[in-house]
Amino acid sequence: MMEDKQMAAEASIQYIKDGMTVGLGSGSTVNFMLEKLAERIKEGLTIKGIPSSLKTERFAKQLGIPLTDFSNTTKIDIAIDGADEVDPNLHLLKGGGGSLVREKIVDQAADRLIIIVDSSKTVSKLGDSPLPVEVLPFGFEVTTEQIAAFGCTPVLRKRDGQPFVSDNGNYIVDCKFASIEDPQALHEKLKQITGVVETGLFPQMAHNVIIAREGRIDILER
Ligand SMILES: O=C[C@H](O)[C@H](O)[C@H](O)COP(=O)(O)O
Repeated sequence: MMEDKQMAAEASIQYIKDGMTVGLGSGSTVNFMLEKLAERIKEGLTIKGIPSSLKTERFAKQLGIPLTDFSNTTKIDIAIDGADEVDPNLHLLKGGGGSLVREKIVDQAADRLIIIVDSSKTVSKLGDSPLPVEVLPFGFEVTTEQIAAFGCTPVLRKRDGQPFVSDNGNYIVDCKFASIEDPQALHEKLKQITGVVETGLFPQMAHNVIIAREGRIDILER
């Protein structure tokens, strides 16, 4: 629900303080956060953002949000990002927009990760949606077979009939598992495949999840 996404996004702004380096996630919920952040910056808030995708970088620049990158600092005070699924343990499934690798680098570099979602993203167990896995284009056919051997149906993501290419020049394979019992264990298994760059499983990373449900905010804490 669009209003709920916006509400969760705006509730995250209170965590951003003067002088912070802020990891900027990706997706439609994060875009609402960027719009609010730009307003605060016009009112005098001083921050620098590190974007987690080319799309976010473009939108942040358009909004006049000052940006920096890892060549200037490797310390991020807070990252604010969206998610496709959140379970009760605050494990996340991400990558619906194909930005999972850069998101994970930015989110892991942050002292605190805040996730913003509407209630449609909450699940009792991850895996309702296919798990996005970024793979090297070279030998993706082999990599996909190796992923399938872990018990899923992998589908190469396409756009306009061609393989979808991530910001890093890689492909995304969307992997439907019957259910994901142990996100950390599955992530570790998939990472052992040479052609796998990264998975969309973000276990034990979020410090807070802000959930908006029909105009009400819940904040989960790890
Ligand atoms: O790759 C995309 C990201 O993981 C997004 O954060 C996720 O897909 C959520 O996007 P949205 O806020 O548009 O639902």
